[in-house]
Amino acid sequence: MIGKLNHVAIVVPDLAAASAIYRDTLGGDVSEPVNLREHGVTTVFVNLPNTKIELLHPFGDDSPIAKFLENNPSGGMHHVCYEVDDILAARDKLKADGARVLGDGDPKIGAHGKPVLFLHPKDFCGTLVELEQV
Ligand SMILES: CC[C@H](C(=O)O)C(=O)SCCNC(=O)CCNC(=O)[C@H](O)C(C)(C)COP(=O)(O)OP(=O)(O)OC[C@H]1O[C@@H](n2cnc3c(N)ncnc32)[C@H](O)[C@@H]1OP(=O)(O)O
Ligand SMILES: [Co+2]
Repeated sequence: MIGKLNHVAIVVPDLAAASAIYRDTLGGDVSEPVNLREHGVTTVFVNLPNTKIELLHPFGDDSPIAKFLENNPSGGMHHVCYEVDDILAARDKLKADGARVLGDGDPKIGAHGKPVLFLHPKDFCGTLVELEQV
């Protein structure tokens, strides 16, 4: 089911400062910030040869990552995103296996314009998992 690692997401308290670290200190290829209102986040992507780093900051009043940032004021690793060929088939299998699919269970369009779903961290070794259909 899961394929390539699409990205590793890090929640940061200051997106501009984190972008400068990845661009100037680490020499990374860093995108401009994009506000994703429907997801309650602002994203910056660091494009690596084999995957991406997604830098995240809360956007709007009801961000799903606000509590995470409160609990981790310096920031921290938030989720991993795996690629799947068929996100509905993946969802149905995971639900049949008893895994919790977050939200209403229907894929939403993510930062790359592709359908994504999130799986509860308590079902996946304490790690929030995102699936992206590519
Ligand atoms: C889609 C656009 C973009 C993209 O890549 O395309 C993105 O990735 S946007 C990313 C932001 N969106 C989401 O994260 C959506 C899914 N997330 C959620 O629904 C919530 O964040 C949730 C349910 C994972 C956590 O909710 P909340 O922060 O309110 O905390 P809870 O008290 O409900 O947490 C329950 C339990 O889980 C632990 N927890 C919370 N967040 C994480 C995490 N990132 N990794 C691991 N564990 C996490 C939390 O500590 C609680 O554990 P407990 O032992 O009960 O204290
Ligand atoms: Co993500």
